[in-house]
Amino acid sequence: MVHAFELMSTPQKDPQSVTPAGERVAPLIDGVRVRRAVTHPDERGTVCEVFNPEWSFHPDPLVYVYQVTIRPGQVKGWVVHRLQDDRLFLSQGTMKAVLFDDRESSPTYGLVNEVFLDQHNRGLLVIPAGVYHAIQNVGSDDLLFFNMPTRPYNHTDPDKYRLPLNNDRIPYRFPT
Ligand SMILES: Cc1cn([C@H]2C[C@H](O)[C@@H](COP(=O)(O)OP(=O)(O)O[C@H]3O[C@@H](C)C(=O)[C@@H](O)[C@H]3O)O2)c(=O)[nH]c1=O
Repeated sequence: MVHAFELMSTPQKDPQSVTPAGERVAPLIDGVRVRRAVTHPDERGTVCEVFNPEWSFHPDPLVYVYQVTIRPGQVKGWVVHRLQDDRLFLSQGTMKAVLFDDRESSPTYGLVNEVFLDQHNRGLLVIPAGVYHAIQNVGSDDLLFFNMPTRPYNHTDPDKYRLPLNNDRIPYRFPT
């Protein structure tokens, strides 16, 4: 994404981007949620909890898990589901998740979000059905994340619809 200040010749003052507690101030698409994970390091390695129903972070149970890798610089998407919510957990690498709210009944219809997660700031990201998403590896090593969708994958009839990265529906362009 090209930042506004990169296009201007007069200096622009930074607006607030995060609260003192570190929470982003930009509005999220309705139903999109991020839960920051805690990684416990010690001299042997680390431990990081991925998903716990006790967090009540999402009402639906854990029914299916798969892992995804993305090679440096590559983008997977745009994808949208009609039936399932995605619940992504970033494990390794640096992820840029771009989301577009395509639900006409949504209070945030048309809104675009960029959500960044990396192995130093892991998290759980909920992407509701009807929200387009494209995931880019903006790091230098393979990106690894887990998806725990609210429905198992239907191999004979996938709940997955795609648009090309450049299309006339989603007002976002990935830098080339
Ligand atoms: C999702 C999935 C795919 N597959 C198969 C189908 C296909 O032959 C191969 C690759 O699948 P796909 O092309 O759907 O995978 P891909 O396009 O890499 O899908 C990914 O896209 C990004 C944007 C995401 O959000 C991820 O959750 C994931 O769905 O793996 C399974 O066997 N089980 C599964 O659960």
